Amino acid sequence: MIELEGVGRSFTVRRRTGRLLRREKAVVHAVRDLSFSVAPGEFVGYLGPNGAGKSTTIKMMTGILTPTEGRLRVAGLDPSRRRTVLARRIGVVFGQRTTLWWDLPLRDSFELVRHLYKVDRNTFRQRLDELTELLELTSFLHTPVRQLSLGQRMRGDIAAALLHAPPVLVLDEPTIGLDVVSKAALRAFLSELNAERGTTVLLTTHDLGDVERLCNRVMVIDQGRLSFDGTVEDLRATAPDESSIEDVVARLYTGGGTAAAEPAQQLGSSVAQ
Ligand SMILES: Nc1ncnc2c1ncn2[C@@H]1O[C@H](COP(=O)(O)OP(=O)(O)OP(=O)(O)O)[C@@H](O)[C@H]1O
Repeated sequence: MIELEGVGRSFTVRRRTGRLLRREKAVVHAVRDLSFSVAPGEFVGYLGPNGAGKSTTIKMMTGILTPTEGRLRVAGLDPSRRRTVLARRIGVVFGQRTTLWWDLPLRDSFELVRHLYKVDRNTFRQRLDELTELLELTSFLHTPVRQLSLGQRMRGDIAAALLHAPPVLVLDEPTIGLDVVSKAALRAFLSELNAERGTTVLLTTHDLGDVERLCNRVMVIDQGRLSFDGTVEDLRATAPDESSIEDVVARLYTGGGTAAAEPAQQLGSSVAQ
């Protein structure tokens, strides 16, 4: 369902030199030589410290960014070349940002999503009824998005991402800022979606409770490279003397997830501007 072969993404940045007002070009390798595949129906946690390359990977998977190296396929498509077609096969939720229309009632945002994805009216009504019930949207369906609480808005965003019934769902920190009750409800929904519908889910999170409760596979990225790929049990086995999963994961993180910038002239020509 998701396949990466030697995928890399670098950015050219300008950084200060020691000399006043002088800046030189440098290259940040946000993601390096990343290879993995995710099979249909897997629920994968994609972890890493701040700046490790998680969002960059997701942006490449959804076609927002083009890889500077390697080959990537999602639902059989090259995301950067077939972004519009891919949009019909993938649902994406960024926890820190909404894709809903800020001034419109939630229900109207869903109607726009229906038009964008060309979902026929009957199928839409049926899916919306189902999502409204499962995500408990009824009480705020007619409220403008800007007036929703974070938890309500997140449920709205997830419903919007699923209205076209995509086989793949990519979630970037979906539980960020949610209270324990909202978090539990969202986890229950995602778990059911994966188990009942077989939706493939890739989730980035800093909340290891999400991983323990939801994921049958965990990948850890650090400084742009994959440093772990296995089950939650395999993950625990990397540090059997640690009692909490937070401590196990902290051991895996090298303490500086962000790739250091290198001077541009030392590098090859395959660098994005
Ligand atoms: N557009 C950009 N231009 C320059 N550097 C970038 C750009 N986007 C990301 N980076 C750099 O790439 C690296 C990886 O960033 P990314 O956002 O993918 O990390 P992340 O794992 O999602 O971090 P976080 O957990 O903090 O959200 C960082 O060093 C970041 O500064």
